[in-house]
Amino acid sequence: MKQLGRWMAKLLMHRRVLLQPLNICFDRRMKKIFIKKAVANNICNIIFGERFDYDNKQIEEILSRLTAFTADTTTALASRICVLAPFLRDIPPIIFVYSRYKERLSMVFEFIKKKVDEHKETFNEDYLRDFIDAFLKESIKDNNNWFTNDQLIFYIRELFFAGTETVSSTLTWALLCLLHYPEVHQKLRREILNVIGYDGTASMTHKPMMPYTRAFLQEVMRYRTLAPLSIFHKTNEDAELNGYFIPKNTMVGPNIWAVHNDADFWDEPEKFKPERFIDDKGEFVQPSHIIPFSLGPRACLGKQLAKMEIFIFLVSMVQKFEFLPNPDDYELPNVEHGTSGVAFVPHPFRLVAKIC
Ligand code: HEM
Repeated sequence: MKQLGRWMAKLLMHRRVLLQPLNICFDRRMKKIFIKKAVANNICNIIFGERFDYDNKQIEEILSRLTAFTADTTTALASRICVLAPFLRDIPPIIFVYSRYKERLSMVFEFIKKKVDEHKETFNEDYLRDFIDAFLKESIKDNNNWFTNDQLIFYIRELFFAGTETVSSTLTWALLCLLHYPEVHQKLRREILNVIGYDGTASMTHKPMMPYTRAFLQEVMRYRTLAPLSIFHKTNEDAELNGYFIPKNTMVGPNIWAVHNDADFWDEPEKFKPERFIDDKGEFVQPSHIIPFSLGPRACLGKQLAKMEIFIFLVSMVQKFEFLPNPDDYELPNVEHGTSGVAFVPHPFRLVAKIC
């Protein structure tokens, strides 16, 4: 996490950002998506053992394609249809959307394959550098043909995709909420400065001392649920749930959005209220019906990493900056609506990051 702190400091000290409205979200050409690049670097460090400079064109292109994939409603709809009814994959216009999706991702696959080949050439089983090396070591003693090259490439793609868009979009929703609720912004900043001061480096040891920050982040993840319909699964045996019989091999999709907006659990679920997670003593509370990472054995693999990243990035940003609306915009960017693709992500917007 020290490394993460250093990347964050580099990001924050990027002076040019301070002089002009920051394009915090993505645009089609991905000009200045510092947050996404910083988050992607964390996962790249784990998988490839390296990070990429912010002006690296190749990683910029990969992130751009990734964004086009996750934020594109048509692609998301087509891929969900294909999951539910794979035979529709060959029917126009699904076939068109599906082939466009495959074409967009082919360059990402090429990049991953190249990295895997480079690792194979320099592999030393006594010195494991990253996830790829760890996988290669397992593949040597694998008698079941589980640790195959195809499997490795698939894992890397999943980790890279799941680990980048999710965290950066959550942070982007958080910044958007700060623009809409300046009083929340001030309260958050006061707590952060009280606990770590202006020059301290955010770390996970600070988290228990920051009930309001935790409440804020939890409310962001409830209010703007990132994976509203989670990932679809298939039952591998007959099951019964609340009196309903679900036969083996049924496709099931959990509705996380419904849990996060159930009026039986939440007071005014449509409103953004971090205070709902603070009790009478000012302590943070964690109700069981907040499940942004889903539940069960197939719940999000990156939950702990995601929670760490989101906390450290947000605290570091709010510690140093006040986030203000872009003065050239007539109205605040919309926090009610986003793009519902594979994930629910905010529309592109700009803001001003004012150094404090
Ligand atoms: C705010 C951040 C994140 C959210 C809200 C989130 C949410 C989710 C959800 C809802 C699922 C589906 C679980 C299910 O199938 O029941 C999932 C799966 C997964 N997530 Fe995340 N995720 C986040 C960050 C990450 C990160 C940083 C990583 C990578 C390091 C990651 C890796 C994965 C993987 C590999 C799966 C598939 C797990 C499996 O099928 O067994 N996620 N995530």
